[in-house]
Amino acid sequence: MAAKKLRLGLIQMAVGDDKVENVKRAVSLIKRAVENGSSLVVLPECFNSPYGLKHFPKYAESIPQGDTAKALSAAAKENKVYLIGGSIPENDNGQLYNTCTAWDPSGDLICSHRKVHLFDIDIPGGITFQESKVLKPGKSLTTFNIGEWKVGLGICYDMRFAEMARLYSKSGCNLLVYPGAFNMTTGPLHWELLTKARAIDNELYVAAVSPAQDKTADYVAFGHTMAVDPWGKVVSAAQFEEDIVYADIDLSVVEKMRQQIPILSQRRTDLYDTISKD
Ligand SMILES: O=C(O)CCC(=O)C(=O)O
Repeated sequence: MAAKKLRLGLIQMAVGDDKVENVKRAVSLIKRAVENGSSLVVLPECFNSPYGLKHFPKYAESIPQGDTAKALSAAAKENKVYLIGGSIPENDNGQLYNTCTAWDPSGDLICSHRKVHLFDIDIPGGITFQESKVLKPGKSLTTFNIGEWKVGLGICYDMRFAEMARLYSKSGCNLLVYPGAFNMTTGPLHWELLTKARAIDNELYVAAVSPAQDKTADYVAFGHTMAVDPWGKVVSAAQFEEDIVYADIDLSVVEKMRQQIPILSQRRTDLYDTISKD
């Protein structure tokens, strides 16, 4: 594919209790995504473990020494593909994080992003979740380049924070990727809307990648993996079941929209600004 174009392969994977099986499944789906032409493959949030506080300590691994990271490195290398490894619970000397890794086609780790905004919410009769009981938050924003593409990484709840996405667009990002596992309370209302909002706010592509829905799990992920273009149009999307969403994205769509509706250069920084303290 030309440098201005990428085919995303967004893997809406069915995640179960068996870590080894989860990783094996991820590796075989990565291969399938590449066979179908993907140049950047993305896994969902928490793909080697069920999503839940009680699971994180048990499934956590170190990065890049752990078995899951090694499998991702090998999969990127064997398939010669850029790979965003969704997220896994990371154990760094006893501190746990929710961490996304990015790998290049030689299997080298490009960067890792620790979820910056922990998912602490309380909706009585809906969902209560307190990631901060078990996890520590990351302390930095994370970007990497694929040719002319600059990718900004966030994990799930990070998607709710418009300032973070704005900082990414200010730093030159044209694609934001959020592995995420919204739930059956907030997912139907907010998942698609937030994906579109971040895209339109910043005039870039956004990919949001969920595990498949499993009604028998303690935490039921919403699914609906999708890629949205800078206009807020859904390029392609999944429903609830395991699937791979393919999205052909084109840098000229970003460039053209930014010329036609130049909000990024029309910001009144004399009145307001979004600044990084990274
Ligand atoms: O923001 C939400 O509604 C869901 C967030 C979430 O599930 C997460 O951060 O893992």
